[in-house]
Amino acid sequence: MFAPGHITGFFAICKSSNKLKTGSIGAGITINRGVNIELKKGNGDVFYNDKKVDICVVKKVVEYYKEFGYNDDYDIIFSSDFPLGSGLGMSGGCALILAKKLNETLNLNENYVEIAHISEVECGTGLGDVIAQYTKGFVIRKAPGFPINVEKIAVNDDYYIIIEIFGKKETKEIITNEEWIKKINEYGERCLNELLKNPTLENFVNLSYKFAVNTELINEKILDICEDLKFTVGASQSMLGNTLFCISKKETLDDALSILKNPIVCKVYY
Ligand SMILES: Nc1ncnc2c1ncn2[C@@H]1O[C@H](COP(=O)(O)OP(=O)(O)O)[C@@H](O)[C@H]1O
Ligand SMILES: CC(C)(COP(=O)(O)O)[C@@H](O)C(=O)O
Repeated sequence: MFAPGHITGFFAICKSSNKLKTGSIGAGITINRGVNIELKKGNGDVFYNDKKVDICVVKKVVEYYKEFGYNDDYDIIFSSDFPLGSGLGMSGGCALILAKKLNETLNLNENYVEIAHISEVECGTGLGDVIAQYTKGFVIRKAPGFPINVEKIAVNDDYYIIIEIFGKKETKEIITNEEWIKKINEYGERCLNELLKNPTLENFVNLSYKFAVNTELINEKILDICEDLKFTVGASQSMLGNTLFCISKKETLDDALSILKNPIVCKVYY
């Protein structure tokens, strides 16, 4: 079972006393690399790329399924193309496929998307990834949480999404900090209104770049490389990580790859 990575280009944070209505508005793209899951009879240990880990959302999802009779008698094994904390939605992806896998394994029909979303919100590790990863594609989130209110924008298959990860960033530190929330919400709402007027990948990546610069979330190294990649459709920083993403057509792909040291080439995942 697979969950795609999710690149958030820009977002705004929407808090509610109802966790189902807490989330984010904004826009992002899911990609054809992400995270897979396997369950093996065991004692509830969690592994991510062969390392034993402690992931808040995984613990939360397990807690919810224990209420439905799960005995925590499986080891949970994730294998991913991306490290945790790189702003590519791996916490949300782990939550989504674990909840779905437990539904399947325990022959349950629980609303696994809601359970995964609430788990992310409770952990402070995500707000809109789960909904975007469930929807798939180029996804504009027009309202936070549930009921799901998104626009899924059709794009042709000519685009490549190039990723380079420069380090980690703890999502929780940003989305629980009032100063960051103020800047994120001011620019995130503006970008969403602009994208809805012209919902194209070109406009998306350029608005994402403006968001990253205006919120001061972008790091200097990624800023410099974005300038060097101006000959492509565009480049920006994936939120919330220290990860560059570039959207390129085939004719500029080789030149873009020559600028990057450890590029990961992806396609939009539907
Ligand atoms: N080695 C690790 N590196 C980064 N996060 C880790 C690691 N091990 C466990 N975690 C947990 O994984 C989650 C990462 O969430 P987040 O920062 O949103 O990542 P992502 O951007 O990949 O969704 C956090 O709960 C963090 O505590
Ligand atoms: C941007 C973020 C709040 C976090 O994304 P990540 O760092 O990938 O967990 C995401 O959940 C969103 O609402 O768009």
